[in-house]
Amino acid sequence: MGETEAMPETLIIIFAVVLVLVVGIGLYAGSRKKKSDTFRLDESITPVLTEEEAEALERAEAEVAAEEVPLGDEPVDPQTFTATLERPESVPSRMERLRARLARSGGMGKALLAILSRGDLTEDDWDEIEETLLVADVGLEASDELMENLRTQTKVRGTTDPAVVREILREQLLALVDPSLDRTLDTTPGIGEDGGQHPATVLVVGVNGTGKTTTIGKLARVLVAEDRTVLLGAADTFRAAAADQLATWGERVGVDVVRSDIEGADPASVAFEAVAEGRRRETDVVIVDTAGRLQNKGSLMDELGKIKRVMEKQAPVREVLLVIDATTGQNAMSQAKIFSEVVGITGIVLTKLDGTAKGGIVINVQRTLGVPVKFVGLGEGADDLAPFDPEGFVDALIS
Ligand SMILES: Nc1nc2c(ncn2[C@@H]2O[C@H](COP(=O)(O)OP(=O)(O)OP(=O)(O)O)[C@@H](O)[C@H]2O)c(=O)[nH]1
Repeated sequence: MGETEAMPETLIIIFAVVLVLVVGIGLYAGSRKKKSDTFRLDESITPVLTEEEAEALERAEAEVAAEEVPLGDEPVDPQTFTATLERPESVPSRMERLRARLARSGGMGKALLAILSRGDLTEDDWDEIEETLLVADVGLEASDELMENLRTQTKVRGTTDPAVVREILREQLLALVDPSLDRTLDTTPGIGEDGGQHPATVLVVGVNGTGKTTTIGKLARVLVAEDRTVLLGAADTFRAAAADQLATWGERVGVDVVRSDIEGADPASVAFEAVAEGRRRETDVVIVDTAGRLQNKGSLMDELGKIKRVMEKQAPVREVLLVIDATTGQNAMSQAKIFSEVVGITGIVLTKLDGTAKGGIVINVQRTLGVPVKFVGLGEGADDLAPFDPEGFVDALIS
Protein backbone atom coordinates (compact mmCIF):
# COMPACT_ATOMS: atom_id res chain seq x y z
CA MET A 1 0.00 0.00 0.00
CA GLY A 2 2.87 2.37 1.09
CA GLU A 3 4.64 1.49 -2.20
CA THR A 4 1.64 2.29 -4.43
CA GLU A 5 1.12 5.65 -2.64
CA ALA A 6 4.78 6.52 -3.27
CA MET A 7 4.44 5.94 -7.05
CA PRO A 8 2.51 9.14 -7.95
CA GLU A 9 4.99 11.23 -5.91
CA THR A 10 7.93 9.71 -7.83
CA LEU A 11 6.10 10.35 -11.07
CA ILE A 12 5.43 13.96 -10.08
CA ILE A 13 9.13 14.47 -9.25
CA ILE A 14 10.23 12.89 -12.56
CA PHE A 15 7.68 15.00 -14.44
CA ALA A 16 8.87 18.17 -12.67
CA VAL A 17 12.53 17.40 -13.48
CA VAL A 18 11.67 16.74 -17.15
CA LEU A 19 9.61 19.95 -17.27
CA VAL A 20 12.47 21.99 -15.80
CA LEU A 21 14.88 20.43 -18.31
CA VAL A 22 12.57 21.08 -21.29
CA VAL A 23 11.91 24.68 -20.27
CA GLY A 24 15.63 25.22 -19.54
CA ILE A 25 16.71 23.85 -22.93
CA GLY A 26 14.01 25.89 -24.66
CA LEU A 27 15.13 29.12 -22.99
CA TYR A 28 18.80 28.40 -23.79
CA ALA A 29 18.02 27.68 -27.43
CA GLY A 30 15.94 30.86 -27.60
CA SER A 31 18.72 32.98 -26.21
CA ARG A 32 21.24 31.42 -28.67
CA LYS A 33 18.92 32.17 -31.57
CA LYS A 34 18.55 35.78 -30.45
CA LYS A 35 22.31 36.18 -30.24
CA SER A 36 22.90 35.00 -33.79
CA ASP A 37 20.08 37.25 -34.98
CA THR A 38 21.51 40.46 -33.59
CA PHE A 39 23.04 41.50 -36.89
CA ARG A 40 19.81 40.95 -38.77
CA LEU A 41 16.85 43.22 -38.94
CA ASP A 42 13.65 41.93 -37.31
CA GLU A 43 11.34 40.18 -39.72
CA SER A 44 8.83 42.98 -39.16
CA ILE A 45 11.27 45.65 -40.34
CA THR A 46 13.05 43.64 -43.01
CA PRO A 47 12.60 45.95 -45.95
CA VAL A 48 9.83 44.85 -48.21
CA LEU A 49 9.62 46.76 -51.47
CA THR A 50 6.91 49.39 -51.47
CA GLU A 51 4.42 49.13 -54.30
CA GLU A 52 6.26 51.83 -56.20
CA GLU A 53 9.65 50.16 -55.71
CA ALA A 54 8.26 46.78 -56.68
CA GLU A 55 6.97 48.35 -59.88
CA ALA A 56 10.34 50.00 -60.46
CA LEU A 57 12.12 46.65 -59.98
CA GLU A 58 9.64 45.01 -62.32
CA ARG A 59 10.25 47.69 -64.94
CA ALA A 60 14.01 47.39 -64.44
CA GLU A 61 13.76 43.63 -64.80
CA ALA A 62 11.67 43.96 -67.92
CA GLU A 63 14.04 46.48 -69.47
CA VAL A 64 17.12 44.53 -68.59
CA ALA A 65 15.47 41.27 -69.67
CA ALA A 66 14.77 42.91 -73.00
CA GLU A 67 18.52 43.25 -73.31
CA GLU A 68 18.72 39.51 -72.64
CA VAL A 69 20.59 39.81 -69.34
CA PRO A 70 18.07 38.26 -66.91
CA LEU A 71 17.86 39.61 -63.34
CA GLY A 72 17.71 37.15 -60.49
CA ASP A 73 15.13 37.32 -57.73
CA GLU A 74 17.21 36.12 -54.83
CA PRO A 75 16.26 37.39 -51.37
CA VAL A 76 18.44 40.23 -50.20
CA ASP A 77 18.91 41.03 -46.51
CA PRO A 78 20.11 44.29 -45.07
CA GLN A 79 22.30 43.73 -42.05
CA THR A 80 22.22 46.21 -39.23
CA PHE A 81 25.22 47.02 -37.14
CA THR A 82 25.21 49.07 -34.00
CA ALA A 83 28.88 49.17 -33.17
CA THR A 84 30.26 51.64 -30.67
CA LEU A 85 32.70 53.59 -32.75
CA GLU A 86 35.92 55.25 -31.91
CA ARG A 87 36.46 58.61 -33.63
CA PRO A 88 38.38 58.31 -36.93
CA GLU A 89 41.69 60.10 -37.22
CA SER A 90 41.32 63.74 -38.32
CA VAL A 91 42.08 64.54 -41.96
CA PRO A 92 45.14 66.79 -41.31
CA SER A 93 46.73 64.22 -39.01
CA ARG A 94 45.91 61.45 -41.49
CA MET A 95 47.48 63.47 -44.32
CA GLU A 96 50.63 64.14 -42.30
CA ARG A 97 51.08 60.49 -41.43
CA LEU A 98 50.37 59.37 -44.95
CA ARG A 99 52.75 61.95 -46.44
CA ALA A 100 55.52 60.57 -44.26
CA ARG A 101 54.69 57.07 -45.40
CA LEU A 102 54.60 58.16 -49.03
CA ALA A 103 57.98 59.88 -48.68
CA ARG A 104 59.49 56.53 -47.80
CA SER A 105 58.41 55.19 -51.19
CA GLY A 106 59.75 58.21 -53.10
CA GLY A 107 62.48 56.36 -54.97
CA MET A 108 61.79 58.04 -58.30
CA GLY A 109 62.01 61.66 -57.16
CA LYS A 110 65.21 61.14 -55.21
CA ALA A 111 66.90 59.33 -58.11
CA LEU A 112 65.91 62.11 -60.53
CA LEU A 113 67.21 64.80 -58.18
CA ALA A 114 70.54 63.01 -57.86
CA ILE A 115 71.01 62.85 -61.65
CA LEU A 116 69.80 66.39 -62.35
CA SER A 117 72.17 67.81 -59.73
CA ARG A 118 75.21 66.51 -61.64
CA GLY A 119 75.09 69.53 -63.97
CA ASP A 120 76.10 69.58 -67.70
CA LEU A 121 74.05 66.46 -68.30
CA THR A 122 75.27 64.08 -71.00
CA GLU A 123 73.06 61.89 -73.18
CA ASP A 124 73.91 59.02 -70.83
CA ASP A 125 72.52 61.06 -67.95
CA TRP A 126 69.31 61.71 -69.91
CA ASP A 127 69.06 58.01 -70.72
CA GLU A 128 69.36 57.33 -67.02
CA ILE A 129 66.58 59.83 -66.31
CA GLU A 130 64.36 58.17 -68.90
CA GLU A 131 65.03 54.74 -67.44
CA THR A 132 64.25 55.99 -63.94
CA LEU A 133 60.92 57.37 -65.16
CA LEU A 134 59.98 54.20 -67.04
CA VAL A 135 60.95 51.94 -64.15
CA ALA A 136 58.73 54.08 -61.89
CA ASP A 137 55.76 53.41 -64.25
CA VAL A 138 55.42 57.02 -65.44
CA GLY A 139 54.74 55.71 -68.96
CA LEU A 140 56.44 56.54 -72.24
CA GLU A 141 54.41 59.54 -73.31
CA ALA A 142 54.56 61.33 -69.96
CA SER A 143 58.27 60.48 -69.60
CA ASP A 144 59.04 62.07 -72.98
CA GLU A 145 57.11 65.19 -72.05
CA LEU A 146 58.81 65.47 -68.68
CA MET A 147 62.29 64.98 -70.19
CA GLU A 148 61.62 67.63 -72.82
CA ASN A 149 60.53 70.14 -70.20
CA LEU A 150 63.40 69.29 -67.86
CA ARG A 151 65.91 69.75 -70.70
CA THR A 152 64.49 73.18 -71.52
CA GLN A 153 64.22 74.35 -67.93
CA THR A 154 67.68 73.17 -66.82
CA LYS A 155 69.16 74.93 -69.89
CA VAL A 156 67.21 78.13 -69.28
CA ARG A 157 68.17 78.35 -65.63
CA GLY A 158 71.69 76.97 -66.24
CA THR A 159 72.44 75.90 -62.68
CA THR A 160 73.19 72.80 -60.65
CA ASP A 161 72.15 74.46 -57.41
CA PRO A 162 70.24 71.63 -55.67
CA ALA A 163 67.50 73.98 -54.48
CA VAL A 164 66.86 75.25 -58.01
CA VAL A 165 67.03 71.76 -59.54
CA ARG A 166 64.54 70.57 -56.93
CA GLU A 167 62.24 73.48 -57.74
CA ILE A 168 62.40 72.72 -61.48
CA LEU A 169 61.63 69.04 -60.89
CA ARG A 170 58.81 69.93 -58.50
CA GLU A 171 57.21 72.29 -61.02
CA GLN A 172 57.42 69.77 -63.84
CA LEU A 173 56.13 66.80 -61.84
CA LEU A 174 53.29 68.90 -60.52
CA ALA A 175 52.33 69.97 -64.04
CA LEU A 176 52.10 66.28 -65.00
CA VAL A 177 50.04 65.34 -61.94
CA ASP A 178 47.76 68.28 -62.82
CA PRO A 179 46.49 70.05 -59.70
CA SER A 180 43.64 71.61 -61.70
CA LEU A 181 41.67 68.32 -61.93
CA ASP A 182 38.51 68.09 -59.83
CA ARG A 183 39.19 65.39 -57.24
CA THR A 184 36.12 65.85 -55.10
CA LEU A 185 33.80 62.87 -54.58
CA ASP A 186 30.21 63.76 -55.37
CA THR A 187 28.31 62.51 -52.32
CA THR A 188 25.50 65.03 -52.14
CA PRO A 189 22.08 63.35 -52.11
CA GLY A 190 19.59 64.48 -54.75
CA ILE A 191 15.85 64.91 -54.95
CA GLY A 192 13.92 62.52 -57.18
CA GLU A 193 10.85 63.19 -59.29
CA ASP A 194 8.73 61.94 -56.38
CA GLY A 195 10.14 64.74 -54.19
CA GLY A 196 11.92 62.19 -51.97
CA GLN A 197 15.64 62.14 -51.21
CA HIS A 198 17.81 60.03 -53.50
CA PRO A 199 21.10 58.84 -52.11
CA ALA A 200 24.30 59.75 -53.91
CA THR A 201 25.42 56.38 -55.23
CA VAL A 202 29.00 55.26 -55.68
CA LEU A 203 29.84 52.15 -57.69
CA VAL A 204 33.24 50.64 -56.92
CA VAL A 205 34.89 48.50 -59.59
CA GLY A 206 38.26 46.85 -60.13
CA VAL A 207 39.96 43.49 -60.30
CA ASN A 208 39.69 41.19 -57.28
CA GLY A 209 42.38 41.75 -54.71
CA THR A 210 43.08 45.37 -55.66
CA GLY A 211 41.49 46.59 -52.42
CA LYS A 212 37.89 47.47 -53.36
CA THR A 213 36.25 46.20 -50.19
CA THR A 214 38.92 47.67 -47.94
CA THR A 215 38.63 51.02 -49.73
CA ILE A 216 34.83 51.00 -49.32
CA GLY A 217 35.23 50.37 -45.58
CA LYS A 218 37.76 53.19 -45.23
CA LEU A 219 35.62 55.55 -47.33
CA ALA A 220 32.50 54.77 -45.32
CA ARG A 221 34.43 55.59 -42.17
CA VAL A 222 35.47 58.98 -43.58
CA LEU A 223 31.86 59.75 -44.59
CA VAL A 224 30.49 58.66 -41.21
CA ALA A 225 33.02 60.95 -39.53
CA GLU A 226 31.56 63.77 -41.63
CA ASP A 227 28.13 62.90 -40.19
CA ARG A 228 26.84 61.38 -43.41
CA THR A 229 24.55 58.38 -43.36
CA VAL A 230 25.93 55.52 -45.42
CA LEU A 231 24.66 52.15 -46.66
CA LEU A 232 26.81 49.51 -48.35
CA GLY A 233 25.71 47.08 -51.05
CA ALA A 234 27.54 43.75 -51.37
CA ALA A 235 27.12 43.14 -55.09
CA ASP A 236 30.26 41.01 -55.17
CA THR A 237 28.19 37.84 -54.93
CA PHE A 238 30.77 35.66 -56.63
CA ARG A 239 32.29 34.63 -53.30
CA ALA A 240 30.23 34.55 -50.08
CA ALA A 241 33.42 35.55 -48.26
CA ALA A 242 33.46 38.86 -50.16
CA ALA A 243 30.07 39.85 -48.69
CA ASP A 244 31.25 38.68 -45.26
CA GLN A 245 34.32 40.89 -45.58
CA LEU A 246 32.15 43.90 -46.45
CA ALA A 247 29.85 43.03 -43.54
CA THR A 248 32.86 43.00 -41.22
CA TRP A 249 33.82 46.47 -42.42
CA GLY A 250 30.18 47.56 -41.99
CA GLU A 251 30.29 46.38 -38.41
CA ARG A 252 33.64 48.03 -37.83
CA VAL A 253 32.53 51.45 -39.09
CA GLY A 254 28.90 51.22 -37.93
CA VAL A 255 27.25 51.11 -41.32
CA ASP A 256 24.53 48.74 -42.54
CA VAL A 257 25.10 46.34 -45.40
CA VAL A 258 22.62 45.04 -47.96
CA ARG A 259 23.60 41.57 -49.07
CA SER A 260 22.26 38.29 -50.34
CA ASP A 261 23.08 35.12 -48.45
CA ILE A 262 23.04 33.13 -51.66
CA GLU A 263 26.44 32.61 -53.22
CA GLY A 264 26.28 33.57 -56.89
CA ALA A 265 23.09 35.65 -56.43
CA ASP A 266 22.48 38.24 -59.12
CA PRO A 267 24.75 41.19 -58.31
CA ALA A 268 22.40 43.61 -60.06
CA SER A 269 19.53 42.59 -57.73
CA VAL A 270 21.67 43.31 -54.69
CA ALA A 271 22.79 46.67 -56.11
CA PHE A 272 19.16 47.58 -56.91
CA GLU A 273 18.04 46.60 -53.40
CA ALA A 274 20.84 48.59 -51.80
CA VAL A 275 19.80 51.78 -53.60
CA ALA A 276 16.09 51.08 -52.95
CA GLU A 277 16.86 50.64 -49.26
CA GLY A 278 18.93 53.84 -49.34
CA ARG A 279 15.94 55.71 -50.77
CA ARG A 280 13.62 54.21 -48.20
CA ARG A 281 15.89 55.27 -45.34
CA GLU A 282 16.86 58.59 -46.96
CA THR A 283 20.50 57.58 -46.64
CA ASP A 284 23.00 60.16 -47.92
CA VAL A 285 25.39 57.79 -49.68
CA VAL A 286 25.08 54.21 -50.97
CA ILE A 287 28.36 52.53 -51.91
CA VAL A 288 28.17 49.33 -53.96
CA ASP A 289 30.97 46.74 -54.03
CA THR A 290 31.38 44.56 -57.13
CA ALA A 291 33.34 41.51 -58.24
CA GLY A 292 35.90 42.19 -60.92
CA ARG A 293 36.61 38.89 -62.56
CA LEU A 294 38.48 39.69 -65.72
CA GLN A 295 38.39 36.34 -67.48
CA ASN A 296 36.27 37.72 -70.26
CA LYS A 297 35.73 41.33 -71.20
CA GLY A 298 32.25 40.61 -72.61
CA SER A 299 30.88 39.15 -69.39
CA LEU A 300 32.49 41.88 -67.31
CA MET A 301 30.84 44.44 -69.55
CA ASP A 302 27.46 42.70 -69.22
CA GLU A 303 27.72 42.44 -65.46
CA LEU A 304 28.94 45.95 -64.66
CA GLY A 305 26.74 47.54 -67.30
CA LYS A 306 23.70 45.78 -65.90
CA ILE A 307 24.52 46.73 -62.30
CA LYS A 308 24.89 50.37 -63.28
CA ARG A 309 21.73 50.49 -65.39
CA VAL A 310 19.66 48.82 -62.69
CA MET A 311 20.98 51.16 -59.98
CA GLU A 312 20.08 54.10 -62.20
CA LYS A 313 16.45 53.01 -62.17
CA GLN A 314 16.51 54.16 -58.53
CA ALA A 315 18.96 57.08 -58.49
CA PRO A 316 21.69 58.38 -60.79
CA VAL A 317 25.09 56.76 -60.24
CA ARG A 318 27.20 59.75 -59.24
CA GLU A 319 30.60 58.16 -59.06
CA VAL A 320 32.21 55.08 -60.54
CA LEU A 321 35.49 54.56 -58.72
CA LEU A 322 38.10 52.29 -60.27
CA VAL A 323 40.38 50.71 -57.68
CA ILE A 324 43.89 49.95 -58.92
CA ASP A 325 46.73 48.22 -57.08
CA ALA A 326 49.78 50.49 -57.52
CA THR A 327 52.17 47.58 -57.04
CA THR A 328 51.05 45.79 -60.19
CA GLY A 329 52.52 48.29 -62.67
CA GLN A 330 51.78 47.68 -66.33
CA ASN A 331 49.25 45.02 -65.45
CA ALA A 332 47.28 47.63 -63.53
CA MET A 333 47.40 49.89 -66.57
CA SER A 334 45.89 47.30 -68.88
CA GLN A 335 43.16 46.50 -66.32
CA ALA A 336 42.42 50.20 -66.03
CA LYS A 337 41.95 50.50 -69.78
CA ILE A 338 39.53 47.56 -69.90
CA PHE A 339 37.41 48.86 -67.01
CA SER A 340 37.25 52.35 -68.44
CA GLU A 341 36.01 50.94 -71.74
CA VAL A 342 33.40 48.81 -69.95
CA VAL A 343 31.97 51.38 -67.55
CA GLY A 344 32.48 55.17 -67.44
CA ILE A 345 34.97 55.86 -64.65
CA THR A 346 34.74 59.14 -62.69
CA GLY A 347 37.69 58.64 -60.37
CA ILE A 348 40.60 56.39 -59.53
CA VAL A 349 41.60 54.99 -56.16
CA LEU A 350 45.23 53.95 -56.17
CA THR A 351 45.80 51.43 -53.38
CA LYS A 352 48.97 50.00 -51.83
CA LEU A 353 51.11 53.04 -52.61
CA ASP A 354 52.79 52.16 -49.31
CA GLY A 355 54.13 49.01 -50.92
CA THR A 356 55.84 50.52 -53.95
CA ALA A 357 58.52 53.04 -54.85
CA LYS A 358 56.84 53.47 -58.23
CA GLY A 359 54.73 56.55 -57.63
CA GLY A 360 54.81 57.28 -61.37
CA ILE A 361 51.69 55.21 -61.92
CA VAL A 362 49.63 58.16 -60.64
CA ILE A 363 50.74 60.18 -63.67
CA ASN A 364 50.39 57.31 -66.13
CA VAL A 365 46.91 56.19 -65.11
CA GLN A 366 45.50 59.71 -65.08
CA ARG A 367 46.85 60.47 -68.54
CA THR A 368 45.76 57.17 -69.99
CA LEU A 369 42.20 57.31 -68.66
CA GLY A 370 41.76 61.09 -68.55
CA VAL A 371 40.28 60.65 -65.06
CA PRO A 372 41.75 62.01 -61.79
CA VAL A 373 43.15 59.95 -58.94
CA LYS A 374 40.78 60.89 -56.12
CA PHE A 375 42.07 58.75 -53.26
CA VAL A 376 45.20 56.85 -52.36
CA GLY A 377 45.47 53.85 -50.08
CA LEU A 378 48.60 53.72 -47.98
CA GLY A 379 48.06 50.75 -45.71
CA GLU A 380 45.58 48.20 -44.44
CA GLY A 381 44.36 50.22 -41.45
CA ALA A 382 40.95 51.86 -41.26
CA ASP A 383 42.44 55.36 -41.52
CA ASP A 384 44.92 54.55 -44.29
CA LEU A 385 42.99 56.27 -47.06
CA ALA A 386 43.60 59.88 -48.02
CA PRO A 387 42.16 62.25 -50.59
CA PHE A 388 44.83 62.57 -53.27
CA ASP A 389 46.72 65.82 -52.87
CA PRO A 390 48.99 66.62 -55.87
CA GLU A 391 51.29 69.03 -53.99
CA GLY A 392 51.68 66.68 -51.03
CA PHE A 393 52.33 63.78 -53.39
CA VAL A 394 55.06 65.57 -55.40
CA ASP A 395 56.69 66.97 -52.24
CA ALA A 396 56.76 63.49 -50.75
CA LEU A 397 58.32 62.10 -53.94
CA ILE A 398 61.24 64.50 -53.92
CA SER A 399 61.70 64.99 -50.19
N1 LIG B 1 49.37 47.66 -47.94
C1 LIG B 1 48.13 47.90 -48.35
N2 LIG B 1 47.25 46.89 -48.42
C2 LIG B 1 45.98 47.16 -48.84
C3 LIG B 1 45.56 48.46 -49.21
N3 LIG B 1 44.27 48.40 -49.60
C4 LIG B 1 43.89 47.10 -49.47
N4 LIG B 1 44.91 46.34 -49.00
C5 LIG B 1 44.94 44.89 -48.76
O1 LIG B 1 44.75 44.21 -49.99
C6 LIG B 1 44.08 42.98 -49.78
C7 LIG B 1 42.89 42.87 -50.74
O2 LIG B 1 41.96 43.85 -50.39
P1 LIG B 1 40.38 43.66 -50.65
O3 LIG B 1 39.73 44.88 -50.13
O4 LIG B 1 39.92 42.35 -50.15
O5 LIG B 1 40.35 43.62 -52.23
P2 LIG B 1 39.10 43.43 -53.18
O6 LIG B 1 39.39 44.18 -54.41
O7 LIG B 1 37.84 43.75 -52.48
O8 LIG B 1 39.20 41.88 -53.48
P3 LIG B 1 38.08 40.75 -53.39
O9 LIG B 1 37.56 40.77 -51.98
O10 LIG B 1 38.80 39.50 -53.75
O11 LIG B 1 37.05 41.15 -54.39
C8 LIG B 1 43.68 42.97 -48.32
O12 LIG B 1 44.61 42.20 -47.62
C9 LIG B 1 43.79 44.43 -47.90
O13 LIG B 1 44.08 44.60 -46.52
C10 LIG B 1 46.55 49.53 -49.13
O14 LIG B 1 46.32 50.69 -49.45
N5 LIG B 1 47.80 49.18 -48.70
